[in-house]
Amino acid sequence: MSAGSGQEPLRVAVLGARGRMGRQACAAVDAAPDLELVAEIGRGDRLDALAEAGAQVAVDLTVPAAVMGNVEWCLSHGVHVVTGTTGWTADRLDTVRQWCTQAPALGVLVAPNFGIGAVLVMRFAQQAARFFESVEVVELHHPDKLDAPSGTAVRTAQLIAAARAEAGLDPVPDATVEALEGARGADVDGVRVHAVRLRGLLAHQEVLLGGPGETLTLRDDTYDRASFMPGVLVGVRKVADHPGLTVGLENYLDLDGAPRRAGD
Ligand SMILES: NC(=O)c1ccc[n+]([C@@H]2O[C@H](COP(=O)([O-])OP(=O)(O)OC[C@H]3O[C@@H](n4cnc5c(N)ncnc54)[C@H](O)[C@@H]3O)[C@@H](O)[C@H]2O)c1
Ligand SMILES: O=C(O)C1=N[C@H](C(=O)O)CCC1
Repeated sequence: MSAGSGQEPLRVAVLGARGRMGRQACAAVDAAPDLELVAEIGRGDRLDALAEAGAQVAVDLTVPAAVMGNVEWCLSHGVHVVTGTTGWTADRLDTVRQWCTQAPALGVLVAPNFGIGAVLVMRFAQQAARFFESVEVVELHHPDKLDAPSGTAVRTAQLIAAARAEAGLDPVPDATVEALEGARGADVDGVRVHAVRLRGLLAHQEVLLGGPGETLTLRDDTYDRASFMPGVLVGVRKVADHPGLTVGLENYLDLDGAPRRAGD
């Protein structure tokens, strides 16, 4: 199959191919004329199948317990990685950075969220953070989600905390003494993060900012995993142009570029 520009299609494997995200990612890659889906790897399948199929990029949508092993395998077999799997800590990211030094031509994209709405909420929260004394993050997800807080919420809180620190803000005021442990949520770099799990939801997030006499609420709602697929494809197409570890899809996007119509 040709990419339409005379180039060979990029050969893509999906890890976690039978999961909720993986199934949609396989369909999205399969439907893209410039990409070729060469391997669909599920739990228990041999990763060697990926090399045998000549995959150039692996999309990992598995589980926190599997993602590190998959990234290490890909980097040691010459395969770029795009992953939306959660469970990232500073230590895990440092380990991947270290592996990347052994494979300097390869790129790894860790994308806490592939949805443009969520990426923009993170950006807007970063921009707003220095103007408000108080801030909290509430994430709301389907109850089959394995982890809490969500990777997106952790990243959002970290970005807010960094923006507050850069602006020299005091800690978020909070005189509360918890009567029940957990009532005030988790503390991510000084920002409270609350996780709701509710049947009927898919993936949602609110950033609540408050100052004297006013609040600002930033909210993103994902109703269908289709919303993640354009971001997955951006990652797949651009990862080879970004050697080393990149955290956040925003680094592959021109969020500050000239206005364009949606879909252009
Ligand atoms: N970044 C984003 O935009 C985004 C969006 C949705 C979900 N996620 C994250 O992506 C991950 C997957 O989400 P999901 O809802 O599809 O979960 P899921 O449980 O439906 O799918 C995970 C799949 O991975 C498989 N798996 C486990 N270990 C494996 C291994 N070693 N090799 C290959 N496959 C393996 C499981 O059998 C399962 O089929 C989660 O961490 C989730 O939080 C990220
Ligand atoms: O459904 C999930 O699981 C999601 N996980 C990501 C996260 O933890 O931030 C992105 C949203 C959906």
